[in-house]
Amino acid sequence: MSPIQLADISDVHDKSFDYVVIGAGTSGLALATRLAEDPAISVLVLEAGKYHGDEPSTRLPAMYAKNFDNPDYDWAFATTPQSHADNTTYIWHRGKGLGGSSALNFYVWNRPPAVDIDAWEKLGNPGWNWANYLKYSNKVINFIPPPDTKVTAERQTSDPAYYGTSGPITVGFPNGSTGWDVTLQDTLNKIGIKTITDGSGGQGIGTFMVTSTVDPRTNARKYSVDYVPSPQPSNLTILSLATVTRVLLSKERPGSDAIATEVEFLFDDQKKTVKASKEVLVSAGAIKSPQILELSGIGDRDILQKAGVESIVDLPAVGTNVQEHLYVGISCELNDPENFNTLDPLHDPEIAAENLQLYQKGEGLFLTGLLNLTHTPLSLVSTHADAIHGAFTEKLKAGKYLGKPGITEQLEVQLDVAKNGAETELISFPCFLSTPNPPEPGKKYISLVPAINHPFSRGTIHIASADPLASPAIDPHYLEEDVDLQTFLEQVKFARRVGTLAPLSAHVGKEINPGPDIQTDEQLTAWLKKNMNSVYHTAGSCSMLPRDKGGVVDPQLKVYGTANVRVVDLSIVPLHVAAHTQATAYTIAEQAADIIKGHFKA
Ligand SMILES: Cc1cc2nc3c(=O)[nH]c(=O)nc-3n(C[C@H](O)[C@H](O)[C@H](O)COP(=O)(O)OP(=O)(O)OC[C@H]3O[C@@H](n4cnc5c(N)ncnc54)[C@H](O)[C@@H]3O)c2cc1C
Repeated sequence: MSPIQLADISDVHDKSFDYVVIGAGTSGLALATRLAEDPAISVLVLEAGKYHGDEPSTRLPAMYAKNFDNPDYDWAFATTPQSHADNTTYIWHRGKGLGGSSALNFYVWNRPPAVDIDAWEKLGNPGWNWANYLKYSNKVINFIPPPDTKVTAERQTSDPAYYGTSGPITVGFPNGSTGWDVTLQDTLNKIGIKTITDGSGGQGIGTFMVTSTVDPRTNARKYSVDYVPSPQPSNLTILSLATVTRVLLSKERPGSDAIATEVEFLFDDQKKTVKASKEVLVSAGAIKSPQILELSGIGDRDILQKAGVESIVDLPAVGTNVQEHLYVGISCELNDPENFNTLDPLHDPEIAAENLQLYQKGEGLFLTGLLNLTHTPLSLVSTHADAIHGAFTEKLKAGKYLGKPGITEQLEVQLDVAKNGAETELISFPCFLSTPNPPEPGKKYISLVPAINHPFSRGTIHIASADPLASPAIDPHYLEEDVDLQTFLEQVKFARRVGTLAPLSAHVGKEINPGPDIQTDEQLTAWLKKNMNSVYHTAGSCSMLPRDKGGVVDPQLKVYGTANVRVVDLSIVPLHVAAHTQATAYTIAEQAADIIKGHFKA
């Protein structure tokens, strides 16, 4: 892949482009590239971070968390102290630089169940359904099927109907695996959880081997920079190190839609501007997109006033309806480490150096990937599912949510999706992934990681000041709804139980986290609150919903009250999905590109 040609500030400042895209992340670069396929239009992308190209820390597989907290790669946001989780503050890692979070993520590529996407349409968004999702997500990918030996021995099965083969993002199964995933599936089969051929075909319930965005031919990560063709089209201009501060809006008369005319950004600490002759497309991710809208005067008037920002479009839903997946790691020593490949030995610099040599030959531990996911309704993992859902249903019926526009309807749809769909996830992680007790050097671990897919709590992300360089206040309201805590607890108990069941149990040794001392619900709850974390899948902060039901954007992704501002990234997801989210971020960009080009029919 030849490198992206970055623009010079003199190519951008005071110039005019048809479309100005804010953020060169997962959705942003995909969107910009598709728009620039029409040579008659000019597209500019402004990105706050750098271009990391083919740097090993970005391209290599098994680089989980390698660039965390490095400000060149990671925004490393912090939440506000969470009042329902012992006032714990959680760090939300997010990719910074060309590629955004697609350059920092954990490579998993999977689609949500069809019902999760069809729920978006049900909530008032014509055209946002499974059929279109499948069509557009197939445009994203180039699937490389595994060799037959891997299909039979490692159950790397897939249904070709669900895989595009000409998109820019190569998807395939990892070449290296731990060796326990088939045994894990056998264990789950024994307790009624079926192995399914393909976890990305919309069916979604069962245990399955999952693909990733590591190209199995080169063992290198594919990320959104790979959308940009080579040679780069001359009508696609990309400026890095350009932090957007706001969109400049004007109104022809009071009461008319606001029109975006320019985008203001900081470059080398200097304020610069660029004109947008057609539209401004905000793709800064679910944390920064609502911040940029609010800094531009679009949002809840009271919040803007407190922060010292003039209100231009009173749109109270901006930065609300925030939904985030949560995980917690359970790690155990392996009884027979010699039989398994985990990433733990890579902590030893000598072993890591040896494996880097092996990687150049397409061998070694760096190829070991995350391979197995399990999605189930809560009822498949807990006998308390009916009671847990019943309590929440009563709360809904009691009208607790009356007064919050659209929320009761949304939660009812969600309850249905959760009860019958993939409410729970169990991730089989290829090394130690848990806290607070640390791993021991020289040992190998299995981590079973439960995650909640459909949290009922709703958070907020709002500006706290007019300073564009300050982080917004991120308050996910973790565990505010008791249903989330109860669901999570049941999942943790289930994951611990799986480790004690044959045939997996033969390999699972001492539990390190939460550890044998933590047994009662009270102890587990306390451990959970301190040690759970974000899966970095934030959605909903600029939800696509009818305006009177808490919407920020309409089904064309146009921000209400504006003539030419759209949001195109994961923030538009109105109801969270049971999947890792990069596939969805890319797919939203593909559908948006067709909408903007006028090629889309609902
Ligand atoms: C650590 C981690 C692990 C993950 N693991 C997985 C996984 O294994 N599988 C999976 O499917 N998903 C995973 N995800 C989630 C997935 O990667 C994201 O949901 C998805 O990439 C989000 O895409 P986006 O376009 O909405 O935002 P992003 O890709 O985050 O893009 C936003 C872009 O906007 C830029 N930006 C922000 N503010 C400004 C500004 N003011 N001016 C200019 N530019 C700005 C950012 O720098 C960034 O480049 C993970 C995410 C993280 C962070």
